[in-house]
Amino acid sequence: MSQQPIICIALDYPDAASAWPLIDQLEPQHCALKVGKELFTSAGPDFVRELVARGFKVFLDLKFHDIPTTVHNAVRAAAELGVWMVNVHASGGRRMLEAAVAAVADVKQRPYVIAVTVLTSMTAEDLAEVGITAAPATHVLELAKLAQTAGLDGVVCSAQEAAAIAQQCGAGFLRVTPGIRPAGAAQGDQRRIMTPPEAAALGIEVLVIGRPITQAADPVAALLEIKQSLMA
Ligand SMILES: O=C(O)c1cc(=O)[nH]c(=O)n1[C@@H]1O[C@H](COP(=O)(O)O)[C@@H](O)[C@H]1O
Repeated sequence: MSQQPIICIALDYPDAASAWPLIDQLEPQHCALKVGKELFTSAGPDFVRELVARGFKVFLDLKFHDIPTTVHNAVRAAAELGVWMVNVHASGGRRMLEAAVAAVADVKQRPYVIAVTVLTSMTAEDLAEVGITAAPATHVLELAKLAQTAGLDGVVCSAQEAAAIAQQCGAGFLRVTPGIRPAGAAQGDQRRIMTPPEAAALGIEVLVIGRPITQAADPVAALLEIKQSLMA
């Protein structure tokens, strides 16, 4: 991974037709693309294959969370699309995580398999309501440790936990951080957020950014402005 973080644009569009106008203006060397539940459900695997064929690094964000066998087979199907990265929920537990890793062991182009820790939309109060009384940062570290010892390549976390994860898990364990908001951008449903320059200063490997780019009047200009802010 490079010094500058990879910007991964979250293509949270309702369908392929809505996503292509932006994709057609992007170059694979400038950003990665994330296909999540909404777009995958409407556009399907052929859309993902097309992005891969065009040379884009594709993060297939379907956040699998199920029994180990089901997750194993789903991760395998994702890997066969040629994607760069897939994710599962760390809270699915060790056996599920190990099954996810085993699924890509003999795949020709092995994708990174990463685990979602605590969603960036969640606060301490949200966690308490689902029975987790630890602070988000503490729980993120517990789940990162579980993911690392189960053999995963990294975690999805908020940038606020990135430094502690590097300290605990060491260099080489990927930190993929959504909840990135340029100064002044609408927070929306995100709660644990950070600006792009602050996140880059922490050496985070991948910044996932959706609405601040996709809902801008000029998405490409918004992407360039964010990239520019990382150079300063
Ligand atoms: O796994 C993810 O990508 C993810 C994990 C998480 O904790 N928080 C989170 O926001 N995401 C995804 O990252 C993207 C963030 O988009 P914006 O909030 O529009 O920048 C969305 O597509 C989310 O589904």
